[in-house]
Amino acid sequence: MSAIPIIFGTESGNAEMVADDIAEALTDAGHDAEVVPMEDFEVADLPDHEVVVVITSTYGEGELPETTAPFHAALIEQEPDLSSVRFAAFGLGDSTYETYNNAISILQAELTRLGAAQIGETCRHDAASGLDLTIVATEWVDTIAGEL
Ligand SMILES: Cc1cc2nc3c(=O)[nH]c(=O)nc-3n(C[C@H](O)[C@H](O)[C@H](O)COP(=O)(O)O)c2cc1C
Repeated sequence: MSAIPIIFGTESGNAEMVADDIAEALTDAGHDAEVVPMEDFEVADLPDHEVVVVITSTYGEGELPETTAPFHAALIEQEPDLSSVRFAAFGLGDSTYETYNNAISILQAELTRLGAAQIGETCRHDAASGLDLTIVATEWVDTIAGEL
């Protein structure tokens, strides 16, 4: 089976760090995983993957980071049939913003609209919580690893 793509969009690098943590946790759980920047991932290739992990932070006022926006725009433009795809979702945000973790909700809604089925619950890391990103991610992987 091909490696599970862990696709991240980031503005200041946290999502990339957590993508590496998730890849490590998935590898420890016996899965083959590959970290891919969202801007390098071809939306047309999505249906070739049985499972993907999508990660994005939120920036501006509830907006998609610059590296996430083209992926989202391509989903809308290309409308791929994702009925054979399952995805897990991880968001990074800060609850002091009214638009807390808005970007992952936008991506999650679009993937679902195109027919993809979600695995587990969306994990939302809150920078204001002070919780360690690696620990939050590793605990979340434990909740989904059995369903991959
Ligand atoms: C200028 C700026 C705007 C932000 N806007 C939001 C926001 O609207 N909603 C939210 O939940 N978090 C917001 N955040 C918090 C980031 O999403 C959070 O710090 C996250 O960990 C950044 O991840 P990244 O380094 O992968 O981009 C903002 C942070 C900055 C610096």
